[in-house]
Amino acid sequence: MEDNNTKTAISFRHVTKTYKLYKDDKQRFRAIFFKNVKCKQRKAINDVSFDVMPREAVALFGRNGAGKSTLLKMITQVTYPSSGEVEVNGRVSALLELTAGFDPEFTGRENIYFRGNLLGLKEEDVRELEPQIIEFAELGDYMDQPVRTYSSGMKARLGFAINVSIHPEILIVDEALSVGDKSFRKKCKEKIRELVEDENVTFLFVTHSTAVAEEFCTRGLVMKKGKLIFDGGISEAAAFYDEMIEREDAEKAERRRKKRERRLAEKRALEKKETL
Ligand SMILES: Nc1ncnc2c1ncn2[C@@H]1O[C@H](COP(=O)(O)OP(=O)(O)OP(=O)(O)O)[C@@H](O)[C@H]1O
Repeated sequence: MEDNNTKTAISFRHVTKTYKLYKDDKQRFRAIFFKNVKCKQRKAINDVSFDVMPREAVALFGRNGAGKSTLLKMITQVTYPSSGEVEVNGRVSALLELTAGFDPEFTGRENIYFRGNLLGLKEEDVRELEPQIIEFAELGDYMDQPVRTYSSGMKARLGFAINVSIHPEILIVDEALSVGDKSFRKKCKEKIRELVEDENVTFLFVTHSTAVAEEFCTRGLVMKKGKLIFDGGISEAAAFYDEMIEREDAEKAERRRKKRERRLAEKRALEKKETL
């Protein structure tokens, strides 16, 4: 039998995820019935392997489109690899799409039970957690109103309160997510810190801010165009990512400058030709 101390929380083995890009909806529809419909392929994740051990706090860096969300979606089993293996051991709580998965006709309180059930908790466990979820969400009388009457910020608060209160074993947070107003965001940050520091939580944090990642994490992964290009200590990963962004931005600015110069030279040449 496998020793629990050496069992990984998350393990990716040569994982590739390929998306098919069809020319239009017609082609996409045809592909349901016919195998040989032509399409382009995009590797959102390209042969990625890594292990995260229980209680590790890992930051995931990468520019837009690098493959971070696709990687997280495979951990939460929203999507599956085209090849390779993903193994996840433990109850996952993902602070990603907080407003999804509520029944709009149920009240906030009823939705606590609804989501608790979806997350595999027993009714008595949810009953025990209910007061702290209600206290955290700060929804007042709205807790007994149907969720369809909530603003999106209120739904996100309820989602956050439920997901951090269920004693997750693997906590996944996308920093891009901003919940509620400034003071509520501060409270969320403190709650995440409390979970990461005091409980037996494995933490995976997606962020563009290396400074925030260094506050919470001990290890960093850097993704680029679907590939894992760096895996190491958080300070090294943060420095690697910041340098990469700086270099790429400088290269982009240089390309833009050259293009502008070329256009200007062409314009001048044309003007000169016209005056001759
Ligand atoms: N359902 C899909 N169909 C086709 N292509 C997709 C799909 N989902 C993602 N992609 C493509 O896969 C690549 C990786 O996308 P992904 O959303 O994982 O990136 P990301 O790192 O999370 O970006 P961001 O920081 O912008 O959220 C992108 O090129 C994206 O266009």
